[in-house]
Amino acid sequence: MGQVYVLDHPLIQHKLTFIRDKSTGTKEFRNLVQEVAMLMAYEITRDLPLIEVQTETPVATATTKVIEGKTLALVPVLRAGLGMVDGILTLIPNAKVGHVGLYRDPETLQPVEYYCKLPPHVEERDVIVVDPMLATGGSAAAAITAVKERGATAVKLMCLVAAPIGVEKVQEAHPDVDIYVAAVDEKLNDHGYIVPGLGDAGDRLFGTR
Ligand SMILES: O=P(O)(O)OC[C@H]1O[C@H](OP(=O)(O)OP(=O)(O)O)[C@H](O)[C@@H]1O
Ligand SMILES: O=c1cc[nH]c(=O)[nH]1
Ligand SMILES: [Mg+2]
Repeated sequence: MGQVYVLDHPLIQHKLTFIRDKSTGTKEFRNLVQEVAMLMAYEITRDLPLIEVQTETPVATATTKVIEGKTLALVPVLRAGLGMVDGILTLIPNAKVGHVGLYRDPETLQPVEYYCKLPPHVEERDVIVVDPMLATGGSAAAAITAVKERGATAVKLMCLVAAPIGVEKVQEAHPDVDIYVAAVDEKLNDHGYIVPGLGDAGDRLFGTR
């Protein structure tokens, strides 16, 4: 069973408060989502394997460490996942970026896939699927299925806010995938929105409705 990690660093929790606040406007919302994504990426990449290399400093030869070979692939779920990409790339500028396009049908709440483009050799990469919201879990589960169908074997899921039912859905569908979130909220409402949540992440990021 995949683990669920709630990233409770004070900076993440502090910024999440202002992301949730309905009076936060588009520009500030965008900035905060990118900042939290960067902080979450810092936590998530804690276990990246290191190898030793020899480095010539101005003074001597030092045995130092660099991240081992494999590069990361970030896979934002369109649209809202795009709001987290630049923040993560601030820390990991060499990561490749794939895209999975999904929207949740407002009536059935079922995910509808409309796009998928991944970097080459996805089977050799650590893949991080990113989406601010894990509500019913249908979109995240479908996005993970999409990357696995194209060869990915090492997948993590990173979301800002999750509902318990969404966490369960992903754990059932993809028991090999660890889930990283800033908060697990109480429940979903009748329209499938996370309560208390932060509203519609895509609409708040892009100023649509
Ligand atoms: O867990 P689920 O119940 O599937 O819901 C979560 C999905 O809903 C939102 O996307 P949305 O469908 O609003 O598309 P958008 O990003 O284009 O706004 C969100 O960004 C997730 O992808
Ligand atoms: O609360 C929710 C649920 C799904 N999608 C969102 O953007 N917000
Ligand atoms: Mg949306």
